[in-house]
Formats: sequence, C-alpha cells, structure tokens
Amino acid sequence: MRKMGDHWAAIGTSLGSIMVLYKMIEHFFPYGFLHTHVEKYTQRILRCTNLYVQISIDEYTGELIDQKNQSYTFTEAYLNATALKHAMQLTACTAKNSEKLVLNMVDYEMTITDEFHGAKFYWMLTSTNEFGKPRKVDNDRSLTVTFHKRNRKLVMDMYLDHVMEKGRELLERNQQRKLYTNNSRDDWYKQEMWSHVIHNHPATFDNLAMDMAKKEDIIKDLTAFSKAKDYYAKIGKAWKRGYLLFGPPGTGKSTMIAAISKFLNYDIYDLELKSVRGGNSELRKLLLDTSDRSIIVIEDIDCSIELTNKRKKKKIRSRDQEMWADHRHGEMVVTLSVLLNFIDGLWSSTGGERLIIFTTNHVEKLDPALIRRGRMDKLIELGYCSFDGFKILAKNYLNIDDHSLFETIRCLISETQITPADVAENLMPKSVNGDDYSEVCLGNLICALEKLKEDT
Ligand SMILES: Nc1ncnc2c1ncn2[C@@H]1O[C@H](COP(=O)(O)OP(=O)(O)OP(=O)(O)O)[C@@H](O)[C@H]1O
Repeated sequence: MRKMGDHWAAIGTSLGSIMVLYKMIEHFFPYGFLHTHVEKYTQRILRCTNLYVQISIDEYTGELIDQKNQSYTFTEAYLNATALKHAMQLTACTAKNSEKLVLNMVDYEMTITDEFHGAKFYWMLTSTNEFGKPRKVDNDRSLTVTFHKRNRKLVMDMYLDHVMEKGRELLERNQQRKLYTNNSRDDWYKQEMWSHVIHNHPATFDNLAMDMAKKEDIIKDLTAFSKAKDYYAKIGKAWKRGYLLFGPPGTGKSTMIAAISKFLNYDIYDLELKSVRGGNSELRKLLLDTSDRSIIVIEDIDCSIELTNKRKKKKIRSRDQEMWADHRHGEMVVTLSVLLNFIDGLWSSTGGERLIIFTTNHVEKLDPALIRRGRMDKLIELGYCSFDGFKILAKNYLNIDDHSLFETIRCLISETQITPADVAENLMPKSVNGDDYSEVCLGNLICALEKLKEDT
C-alpha cells in the first residue's frame, strides 16, 4: 500500500501540472472564452480540494494608483532568480538605477515550483482579477503562491520572510544608492518632497583615512546594527541608531557618511532643516517619506538648529509652536531637544532600519544632556590627520609604501594640526608632464607641514 505522504506528493505534483498547463494555455489563448474558463476552473479545482491555501501579493496596493507594493518587487526578484535556472525564454534589461544587465523571465514562464525546508510551493503570475474587482491600473498583476495547508505555519513563520529577504538582497546587488535632498514645500505641487541623484561617491572604509582601531569599532557597530532586527523587536524599540560626527572642517565627516552608505548599501536623505518652513507637519511628512534602510543626515546642526534648548517665554499656543520657535527675522527654528523627541516618537510607531547622523564642527556648543547615550548612540570624533590616516591617503593618491618616508612624515604630522583634507590636497597629483608624482606631491606636503610647524 502507498504511504499517505506519497499521496500528498502525487496530489501536489498533479496540481503543479494543472497550473503549468493552465499557464501554457493562457499564453497561447491569451483572451476570450477559453482563457476565462480555464482560469475559472483551475482556481475552482484548487479551492474544492480544500487542502491547498493560496496567498496573493498584488503589484499595487493602497489608495494611490502608483503605489507599488514592495513585497511584490522583492518576490518578483526572488522568483526570477529561482526560475532562471529552468526558464527557456528570457528578456534582458538594465536594472533600475544601475548599468548592470539583468535577465528576467517572460511572463508566461512565471509558473514556478519552489522548495523550502522540504515543502513545495507553486507560484503563478496572474494578470486578471479573480473576483472581478475594478483594477486600479492597466497591467495590474499578482503573484500567487499555492501550498498545502499543513505548511501554513512554515509559510507564516519563515517562508515569506525568506522570500522577501532574498529578493531584497538580489535587488540591492544590482542597484545604486541615491542621495536625496528635501525640496521646499512651495514646490511640492510640481515635484516630489525629495529630489535625488545617483550617489556615486568613491569613499569606502578602505580609503577613508583615520585611526585603524576607531575605524574597526565603527564597522563593528554598523554591522551589529544592520543585523539587529530581532533585538530591536524583542526590546520593543524602533530599529534606529543615532550618530554624532564632530570635528574641525575637512576631517572627513561627509566622507565618512558616504563610506557608511556604501558599507550598508543605504540611501542618504540629506535633510536641510532651513528649507523646512511648515513646522511639525512638514517635517513629519518628509521623515515618513524616507525609505527603510536609509541614512538621514542633518549637517552642521549648530547652524541649522536652535541649540540653547531654552523654552521661549512667550505663551505657547500649540505643540507646533513649541517645536518651531519663531526666531531670527521670522524664521522657524527647531530646537535639537524637540527634534530628537520628535524623531524618537515617529519611529517608535513606524518603519525601521534607519541611521540618523548629525554633524557639527562645534560639539562644545551642544548641550551635553542632548548628546547623552540613548539620544545619540555613538559619538565619533574626526580629528586632525593621524599617521594611520596619512598612510591611507598616501596609498590612495600615490600608491607608495615607503617606510622611511612615512617615518619622516610621522614626525612632522605629530607636531602639526593638519586635516586629512589638507593632506589629500597636497598629495593629489597636480602635474601630468612626466614628473614623478610622488616626489612632486610629497614635496608639496612636506613644505606645507614644515610651514605649519613654523607657524605654530
Ligand atoms: N578621513 C578622510 N579620508 C579620506 N579623505 C578625506 C578625509 N577627510 C577629508 N578627506 C578629503 O578632504 C575632502 C573634504 O572632506 P570632508 O568634506 O569629508 O570633510 P568634512 O569634515 O565633512 O568638512 P566640513 O566640516 O567642512 O563639511 C574630501 O573630499 C576628501 O578628499
């Protein structure tokens, strides 16, 4: 006698075959009577067996017509990768925001059998609405997975998360990062809240000049944060982390943000607070419009934020006024304390995986209570050029590795207050007339350092 498991396997295979057959018929007879009936009866057979569960992921969700469902995009990427191994017909196109060529399946190939922890999953691409609901857009599609009801828990607990995670990883591999800047609210009617450019900054942690131990500590912290989804869920806190980068001009604060963005593969939202003139509601809209896995940067907080943190004496009529004190020539100025409270409150209830980076050249101006642990999770000082930093810059610009030369410069650097930007400026090859770059540029650097030494 055949075992029970064999029966299920046989039923599973048959249903898989029905779906494959149905999709082939749909391809060859895309419209009309046959198409409608084949689809209707396929769905009916699946439901009548009462053993199989279906979950559909629509391409578009929400009230807005153009609101694409991210889950659909991730699932599509995952299924494409899964099915590419077997598909007979492929299309090629460049990925969004990238120059890489990506292979996709032709729609009718989208009947895919996937396996996970020994269970089978049958995926189909459907482009019509089974329940006859009006479609929001032309070409609206759904990805539907059919699985045996005994695997319901596996699907809810693990399989869907697995599909989303793998899909997202695949998409990110082909995508470039973006740098967003906020538009003034006056322009929102003609453009989006944020404008973006592709962010191709070449900075990485490898070519960032700084003390090695400090660099490793930052990398460790970022890695732990990006893997801490379960930790934040467990302690019931928003998945976010606040960094304060401080140091004199030209010590690499902006360069470090670019390196972090590349390391984590996050987009950057450069929030210019001075252009936010519409109080709480405008700030809330802007922050809510940022995507997960992003870095929100507020540069030079000492210039864009009211630092005194003193309440105004005049009577406060609304919460909006409490935050946006009406200072200096009628400008709305936000206080750092209120901004931090606002950010905390906002992300406790929505979204996740956001790094918030503040920068300042004048940390001494900030109220210590505002930068205590918990408000800012990590304070990173970027200082004058260290010997480690110099070696990295010399390697970046001149590709040299000369011990005795380094030793000479170590002495000079230790006695001067020179920023990595000054060092980079002097190391950068300036001549292309057959000169020896390293001599020319190191000569400049040594002159600059000696001059600095004399001056100080
Ligand atoms: N740590 C560093 N590693 C590599 N290059 C650096 C570093 N610091 C500065 N530079 C070089 O100096 C230039 C200016 O640095 P950057 O804009 O990152 O400094 P900053 O601290 O953000 O300055 P500011 O406070 O004036 O905005 C960079 O384009 C880069 O060429």
